[in-house]
Amino acid sequence: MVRRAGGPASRILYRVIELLHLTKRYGDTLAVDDLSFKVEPGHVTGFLGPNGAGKSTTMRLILGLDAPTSGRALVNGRRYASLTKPMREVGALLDAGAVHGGRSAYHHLLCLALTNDIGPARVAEVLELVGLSGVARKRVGGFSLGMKQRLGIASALLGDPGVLMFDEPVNGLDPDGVRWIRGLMRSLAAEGRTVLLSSHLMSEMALTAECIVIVGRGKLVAEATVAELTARYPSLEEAYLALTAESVQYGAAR
Ligand SMILES: Nc1ncnc2c1ncn2[C@@H]1O[C@H](COP(=O)(O)OP(=O)(O)OP(=O)(O)O)[C@@H](O)[C@H]1O
Repeated sequence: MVRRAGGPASRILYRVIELLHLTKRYGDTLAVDDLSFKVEPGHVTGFLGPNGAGKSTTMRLILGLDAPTSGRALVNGRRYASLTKPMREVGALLDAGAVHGGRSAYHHLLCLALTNDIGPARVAEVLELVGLSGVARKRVGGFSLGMKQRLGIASALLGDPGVLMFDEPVNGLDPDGVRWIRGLMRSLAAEGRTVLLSSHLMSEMALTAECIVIVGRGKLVAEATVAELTARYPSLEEAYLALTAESVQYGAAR
């Protein structure tokens, strides 16, 4: 159980990601094309799509790391830039490699915590939660990819937010770590949080997510529960392959 930092009941009521006609163009590339969907609390929502479909761009737009060309991305009804304590409302792991290699895991998290009005006790707590307490004082530059993923997850959880996004968090994790992520995602959702998870591992997604959003070439391709998709197709993988057949841009020759 992840400890709550405490707060009014309103934190529990507003845990939602909402995209309204979200569009992002980079030159000739329409990375996100009029995308509208809602991610609700209480279950893991899988975010699927072929390479280049616009998943990471969508997550960056939600986090205000990039500006939409048009449309809106809202967290708890507001744009990221207008959240007063963003780390307490939304946490994300987008790029595990984007950390200062010279700092220890503890100091990396402590800097984040102090600039967001979060106490050092929470740093120790999240390090424990992701299994990095034993290497907390070691330089991040010497961490394996899996350890960096765990550190990225610790950063996302630091503010104990109600909304969480993870972009391919199982990359680099060993089988034990993959199972751990599955349990963590499910328990965070079971606590009433909104969890958006992208991954290309369909078998893992089928075990972790309850709802699925599929995008292709920046557009919404499907929004359904895993149960609905597996009732119509032999497996989630078959559903995904059938639904994205027209959207694959970088597929190898068959
Ligand atoms: N900063 C950028 N400048 C120019 N083009 C970009 C930029 N970021 C993303 N793109 C383009 O936008 C499209 C969507 O990329 P994005 O990384 O969002 O896809 P993705 O679904 O996350 O892919 P993957 O599964 O391979 O990680 C791609 O064509 C990509 O080349």
